[in-house]
Amino acid sequence: MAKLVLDGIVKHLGGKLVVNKLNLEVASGELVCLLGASGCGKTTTLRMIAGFLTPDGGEILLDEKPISRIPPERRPTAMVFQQYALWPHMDVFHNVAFGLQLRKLSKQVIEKRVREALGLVRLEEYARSYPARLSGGQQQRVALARAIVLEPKLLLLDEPLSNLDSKLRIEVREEIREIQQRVGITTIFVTHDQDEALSISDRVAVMLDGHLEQYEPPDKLYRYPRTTYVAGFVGSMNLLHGATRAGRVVIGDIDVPCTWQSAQVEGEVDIAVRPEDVRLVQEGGVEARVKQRMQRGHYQELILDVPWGNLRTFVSNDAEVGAQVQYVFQRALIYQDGVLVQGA
Ligand SMILES: Nc1ncnc2c1ncn2[C@@H]1O[C@H](COP(=O)(O)OP(=O)(O)OP(=O)(O)O)[C@@H](O)[C@H]1O
Repeated sequence: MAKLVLDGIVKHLGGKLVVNKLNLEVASGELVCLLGASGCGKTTTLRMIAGFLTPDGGEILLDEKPISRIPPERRPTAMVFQQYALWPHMDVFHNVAFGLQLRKLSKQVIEKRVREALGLVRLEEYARSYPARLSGGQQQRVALARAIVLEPKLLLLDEPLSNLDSKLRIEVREEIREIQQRVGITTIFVTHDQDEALSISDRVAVMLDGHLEQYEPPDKLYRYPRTTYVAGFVGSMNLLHGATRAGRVVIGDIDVPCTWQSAQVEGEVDIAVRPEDVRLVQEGGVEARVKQRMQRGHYQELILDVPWGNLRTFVSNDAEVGAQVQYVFQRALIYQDGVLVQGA
């Protein structure tokens, strides 16, 4: 168990500022996802934690000790990559044992630890199989066992699921989370997939242009995105531009009834409404036509035709394309200058 602190990390690559005074604290045993769009600096940050890159400024502390100048092989970290990078000529057992053999541990100790690690990822019976015979999900579990067997203080995962198809991605991410919680290892997980981040993290670090835009547990991040950037990036969201007047939301010339507390700010604002908070009502709402309907399992996603474009809503009852409906906002987030000023 180890606590990680990034204290004002700065990194330039190719003359460009890639990580910009990044501060992040990860508690012992936590799983934190670094989430952000391509190019925001997630991988660069992870590589600095692993020691493959050195920060230009700031410090990385593990259990209060600075580690920025320690070479990667001497850091108590283990990394799992997007490409599993297993040795094709070694069976699963020897792939997992490799790092322990380098440490010159006894045969018995290696045997015991490899068996335990394979047990953890449920691959005991594949010990003698070669990587080429395994599925992508199994290969990634071998890569995970190979990292965990070293008993690192910090587990670093760089988009470990991006080579898997969507169903397998979900299965393996749940497995990673379960193993991580069982072992209690502090883990940093890089992803650009917000669904993945929300599903498995204790806290999500949303990065934008090399800095931390928001750092919260998934439920808080989803409920109170601090900026319009996060509102648009995390989860499905209707992002609208309008105004609040006398406690009401006005978009264009439409006055939308809101069933939440009245708006406390006045003037031009950005408004973010989750599709599940756009409620269809029998009367007293704003009229709109159903433009599109998508079946999403146990609920339906509707796109309503509104004067400013589209309004997305999730409903559980049937609504036909072309039907006239009425909607209200049940809950809305209000932003001024890109920052949340009111969230019901
Ligand atoms: N070796 C390099 N030389 C110059 N620029 C680099 C180098 N490596 C990365 N960059 C740039 O740094 C920025 C951040 O890259 P990084 O790989 O950390 O982003 P990322 O958030 O992990 O994105 P992705 O999800 O695409 O991997 C990008 O603009 C990238 O082009």
